[in-house]
Amino acid sequence: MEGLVSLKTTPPGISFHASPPSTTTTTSTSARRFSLVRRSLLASSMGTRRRNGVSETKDESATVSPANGDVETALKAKEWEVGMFHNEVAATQGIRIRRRPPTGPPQHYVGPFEFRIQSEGNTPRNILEEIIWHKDVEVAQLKERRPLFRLKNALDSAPPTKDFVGALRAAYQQTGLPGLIAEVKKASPSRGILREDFDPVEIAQAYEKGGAACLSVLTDEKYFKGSFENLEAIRNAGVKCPLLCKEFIVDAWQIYYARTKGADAILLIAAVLPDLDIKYMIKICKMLGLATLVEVHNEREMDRVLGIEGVELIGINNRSLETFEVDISNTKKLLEGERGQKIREKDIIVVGESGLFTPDDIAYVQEAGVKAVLVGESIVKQSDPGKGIAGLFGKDISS
Ligand SMILES: O=C(O)c1ccccc1NCC(=O)[C@H](O)[C@H](O)COP(=O)(O)O
Repeated sequence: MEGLVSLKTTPPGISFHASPPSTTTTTSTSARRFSLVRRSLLASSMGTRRRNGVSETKDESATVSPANGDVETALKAKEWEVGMFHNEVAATQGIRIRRRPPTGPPQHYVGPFEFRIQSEGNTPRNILEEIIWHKDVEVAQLKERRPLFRLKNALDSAPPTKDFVGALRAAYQQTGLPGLIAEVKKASPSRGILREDFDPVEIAQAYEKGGAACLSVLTDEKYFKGSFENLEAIRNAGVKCPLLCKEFIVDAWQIYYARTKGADAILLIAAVLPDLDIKYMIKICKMLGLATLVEVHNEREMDRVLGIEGVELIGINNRSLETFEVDISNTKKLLEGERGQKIREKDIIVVGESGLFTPDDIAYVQEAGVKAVLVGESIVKQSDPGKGIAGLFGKDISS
């Protein structure tokens, strides 16, 4: 339902932005077009071009040149096209999260007036969608300031990546318990502030001492009060655990950026990213030596992800991002029957995520088939987060 929410005078100098023209293209045509545009855009971002049907890889610095206005304009036009078709393609895969508001942001400027008109097309349906819309704008601004070719030096001098998947496998083999990915998280939309005296490096070191196999570091500032500085500080403090950059990835640029800040793994959320994005992002990660944790919430997402080649780690999130309700039986449900069988055949490690507080919770998800767990709240809130790990597992897992 539409309604005029507010009307106020805009400061001088604000211009009127016309909405992009609506499209009458059919879904299958747009899906095809999306795929072509996407492929060429990702090829550009990876420094690959095709000549006579053969892929060639060239120096990234030569791919996007600031001096070449035509290339930049063409890239922007492609990005705009991709954005236009993204929601349609995603919907065909059951993805309800829209990449950006289909009818544009709620503000409309007419002369000196700013209208705020709320409608289904410009109001996020849930917190995840709100985060994604915000992230889309944030990343566009970051990219504008530091385009890919400018990340090249930082990429070249980044320390070698650590083996995230290997660390989880080793922990499982050594302890007979799920390998722990301990989360460095100050706050979350569902729980608010989790810890006031938040020192990311101290927490990371305590986790490592307490037996964590890997760490997950929230980098989103607005909703989780995290940062890339935290990730970098933990990496530079000599923490040996491999690091997951816990970010809402919507653009390949973020993967390169995460790598420059010391990430060893990134998160890809199937509720947000269509299959083709996941597929190409996994390829980019492999090229950069990063692991990918592909997160699912339901059977449909699990089936999509099981159809994607190269997936090594699947996270089952027990938290509904629409209602925030946590139900650890979600992990069991998604690992039953043929799905569990397929996972075992492919030797994929499943990570149980969210809502794990007690040794019984750990035993329950392990029984369901997980070989790793991602835990934040229950350990970060303890005065000694390292000792919190012993409480979570019911025993000291640090040796
Ligand atoms: O936790 C939230 O409120 C949330 C909201 C929107 C998107 C993601 C969200 N959480 C991220 C996570 O999945 C958790 O940080 C992670 O699984 C650890 O969960 P927990 O052990 O329950 O802190």
